Amino acid sequence: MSRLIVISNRVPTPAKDGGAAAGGLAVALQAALQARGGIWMGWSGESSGDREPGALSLLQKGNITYALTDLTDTDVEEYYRGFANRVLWPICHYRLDLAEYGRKEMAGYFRVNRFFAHRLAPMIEPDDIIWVHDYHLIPLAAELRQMGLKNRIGFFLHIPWPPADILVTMPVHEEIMRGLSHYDLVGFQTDYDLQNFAGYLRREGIGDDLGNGLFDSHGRIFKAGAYPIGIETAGFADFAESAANNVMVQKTRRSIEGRDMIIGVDRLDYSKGIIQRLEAFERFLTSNPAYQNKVTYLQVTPKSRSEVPEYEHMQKMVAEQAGRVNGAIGTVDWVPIRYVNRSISRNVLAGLYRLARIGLVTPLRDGMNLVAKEYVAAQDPDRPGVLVLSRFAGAARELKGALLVNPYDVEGTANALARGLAMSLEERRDRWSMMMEHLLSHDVSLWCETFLRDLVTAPELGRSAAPQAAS
Ligand SMILES: O=P(O)(O)OC[C@H]1O[C@H](O[C@H]2O[C@H](CO)[C@@H](O)[C@H](O)[C@H]2O)[C@H](O)[C@@H](O)[C@@H]1O
Ligand SMILES: O=c1ccn([C@@H]2O[C@H](COP(=O)(O)OP(=O)(O)O)[C@@H](O)[C@H]2O)c(=O)[nH]1
Repeated sequence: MSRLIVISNRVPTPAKDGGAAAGGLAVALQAALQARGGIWMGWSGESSGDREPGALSLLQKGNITYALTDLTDTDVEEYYRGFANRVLWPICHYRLDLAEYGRKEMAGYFRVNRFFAHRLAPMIEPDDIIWVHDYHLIPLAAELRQMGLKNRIGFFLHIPWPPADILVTMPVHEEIMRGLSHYDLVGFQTDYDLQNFAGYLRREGIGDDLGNGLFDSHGRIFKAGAYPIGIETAGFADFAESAANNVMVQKTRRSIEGRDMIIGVDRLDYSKGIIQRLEAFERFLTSNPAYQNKVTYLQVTPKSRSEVPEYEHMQKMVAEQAGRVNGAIGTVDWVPIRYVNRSISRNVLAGLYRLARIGLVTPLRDGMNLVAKEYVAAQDPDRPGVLVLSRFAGAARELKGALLVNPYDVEGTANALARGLAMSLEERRDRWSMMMEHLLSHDVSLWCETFLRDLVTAPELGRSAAPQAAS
């Protein structure tokens, strides 16, 4: 079997994120790497200041070599904070208003991708299978091809892909699309993302849809498809069952004093719709006063990308909003919103999901949203809670048993909360069983195997007969 080479911006090394703390994606990719042997390469998360980064730091664990590189301050600023998180992230989340275009950042993004390619290429053997992850690294395959690599290279995008009208507002949209055509397989989270991708090729007249997922663009034939990422469903369900006995979870249970708990868990990110969600919760309480002092809403929100101005701003807005609602509606013996602005271990999180009567997941736009899937997997089959889910999360394409909401419609979300809390046990069980069955049969291992199978067995890919587009 060929070796597998995984490249992603962040690398969950066993030293940092091992054991129970590791998320499903890390576990699945580590299992795939372990089975084939291989390398997981990416950024160390560290800066080398203004000096060129030293040699790759290598860590061997069983069959897997973790290869990490530092980046210079300028690289981190331009590639990660600048282009990846202030251009691609907002554009892919339909936020034209937040995109900040700067030539320096765009150049930095392509430069760091070239740098990654130069560090990776010497480690690659001719029959290695290469799997690149996420928006930070779109141009990587083009750089590797430039260096003569002919390996199968796949790309999976964890975030949404926007419609052509949005994408073309990005000055380097053509370069980005050309970058994608250098892969052999391009994977998206949902069929909608795939449609947007195909729509752009059609609209801009730079590619042909050959059918069966094959596309001919920029002189290359490649495959594109929807590969919705899953979680480790069975493992997470077991984990949640035992986590119910965790001391922190028990303490939380006692502290809510028999009230129903609603839970929201999101990185502090404008795409997650936290402000609108807090408004919806407030509207729910004011429209349904009988629920006042009867529910507690726990919002767990670890800080994220704090050096990016839009995120720093969010931090202030969410804290103010939670404080305002608590001040307006809370009483001396009841705080409606518990706002935790730091990360919680997966162990405690699993128990809290199980404790919560409602999982409130209302991003304005999200690639998948694993929290939605984890909430479902964590439920007690006898007394499952209700998932209230944004129709704009990738997970909404699969979790048909959820109460789907439009997060921009504050009143609609408030009504869904009321409906969820009043829902009969029978309906809760029916909805939950439908979702759990799906999650069990579409877990992260299947996602990983399916993507790799398609990457390895895709029909004749590579250079097409069509003339090469000018670059
Ligand atoms: O690395 P950071 O800048 O600190 O950000 C954390 C991760 O955020 C994004 O997650 C996405 O991937 C999830 C798994 O497929 C998906 O469920 C979610 O909807 C996405 O937002 C980002 O894609 C990762 O690269 C970041 O590491
Ligand atoms: O305090 C926290 C908050 C979140 N998570 C995990 O972070 C992931 C978030 O993934 P999701 O797809 O929902 O959103 P992303 O942050 O990747 O955009 C999930 O696995 C959560 O269990 C965690 O371990 N601790």
